[in-house]
Amino acid sequence: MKLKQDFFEQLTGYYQQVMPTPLPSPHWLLWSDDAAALIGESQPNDELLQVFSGNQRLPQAQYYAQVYSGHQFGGYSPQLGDGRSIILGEALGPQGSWDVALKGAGPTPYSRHGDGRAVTRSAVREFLISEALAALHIPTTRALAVIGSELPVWRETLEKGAITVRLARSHIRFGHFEYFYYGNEQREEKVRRLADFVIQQHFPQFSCDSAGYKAWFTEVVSATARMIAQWQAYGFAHGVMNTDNMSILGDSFDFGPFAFLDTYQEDFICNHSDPEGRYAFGQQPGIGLWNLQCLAQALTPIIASDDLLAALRQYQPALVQHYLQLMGARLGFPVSSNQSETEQQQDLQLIGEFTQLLEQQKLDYTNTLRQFGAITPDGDNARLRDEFVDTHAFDGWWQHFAKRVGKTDDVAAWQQSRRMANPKYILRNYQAQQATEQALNGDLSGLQTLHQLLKNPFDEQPELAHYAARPPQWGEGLIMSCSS
Ligand SMILES: Nc1ncnc2c1ncn2[C@@H]1O[C@H](COP(=O)(O)OP(=O)(O)OP(=O)(O)O)[C@@H](O)[C@H]1O
Ligand SMILES: [Mg+2]
Repeated sequence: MKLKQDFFEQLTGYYQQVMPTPLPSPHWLLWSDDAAALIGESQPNDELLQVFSGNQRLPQAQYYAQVYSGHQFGGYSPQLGDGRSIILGEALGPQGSWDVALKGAGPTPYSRHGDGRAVTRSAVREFLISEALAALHIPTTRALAVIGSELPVWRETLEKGAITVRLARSHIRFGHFEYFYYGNEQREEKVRRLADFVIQQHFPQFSCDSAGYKAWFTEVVSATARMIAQWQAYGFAHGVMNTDNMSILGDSFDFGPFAFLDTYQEDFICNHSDPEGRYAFGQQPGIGLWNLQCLAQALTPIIASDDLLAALRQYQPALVQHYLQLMGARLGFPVSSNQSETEQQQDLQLIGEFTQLLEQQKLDYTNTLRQFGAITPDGDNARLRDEFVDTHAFDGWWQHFAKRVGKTDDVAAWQQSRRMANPKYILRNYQAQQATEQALNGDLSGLQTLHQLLKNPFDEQPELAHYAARPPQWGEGLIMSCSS
């Protein structure tokens, strides 16, 4: 693994050096060939196991934990930082570099009262969802591997410690900017240095001056809008959209109590610690904007307020346009990028009526949409219609839908496009839970199958079809606590 250390070398004062606390008796639980290829690695080997479990130091690498703060559940937390994630540097891959971080590698100067560890259950979930989102083409950090151990870690019960090896194009969060903005000391210079670093590393098309800063922030707004449009289109609830979990590049980041919707439900809450539903599924678009407003505030030392506001105003149109394109692809009608506002409203209504039907009739979001690959838009719709209990309501919607799609000349191609846009498989919480329990009892086959399944979510994989079934009652809408 070839590393560079740009963050470490250029941003002294934005991190503290720290070494991992070795994980005893480490072993591989999961490994991603696809993620490995991103940094020019191929196979897991013993040397990497020793390095990633903190038992051996990577020569010439300076290890560090970054400092940041953030708004958590609406309130400002002035001092956060990597409390359980240690970064080794930026690994050079064939198409760019990736931060390599060990999540769960022991205490750091930012651990506060935490133990710096992650439990197997949560490390595995982070791995699987990273692979699943990537396969759905949703921008995300990646997971290279999960390393298991016998280390006892106390949460609500006694669990076993593990490390997720995370690859991120950047670990810089909205909260990094907030930390230096609210920190008062040399506020402008500190925020500017960080912005310059982000621009030079990730947005080389922009200059480090006021025009460049404005263009850069506008791009952060649209990248965030696009990411959230993807979450909404695929039914992904993140669960902890604090500003310290928002990546400056618009990659999905920090996977705790997340869940994909089983039954379609706007007010679905996946986080046990969020009884009021601040981060409920249907709130995500609004929270994305709220978080960008926090970031904008932190950028006031270097970007004029009018420019920040102008960029923020692009959030909603960008999100709506991207959402419509994704949903158009899922349902089967083309959405051009220069639709009039009326056309957009009509499409939003058509989609909204459909999701409302799903919600009223308690239908599985993923499975119902998958049926679009088996119907004829101007003919036989039985496979889809049969999912609905109130077929009368469905028939009313279908008329509008069929009109919107119009005549389809090549039905087979239309169906194939639907199957490429509507996954058969998503990560269902109860399946991750079952496979993890099995792995903790020494049998990794369940995890490996789930991994295989999620890497190819659009393929039929008939031998694994039972994974696409609606969850059993105990597993429906299973929600997680924050203790990870
Ligand atoms: N077990 C722990 N020990 C020490 N610090 C922790 C622990 N769990 C969470 N934290 C810290 O609490 C804050 C909020 O945690 P959060 O769950 O958002 O992040 P995380 O999952 O630990 O990490 P990341 O955001 O890097 O994916 C962060 O500063 C995080 O480092
Ligand atoms: Mg976090």
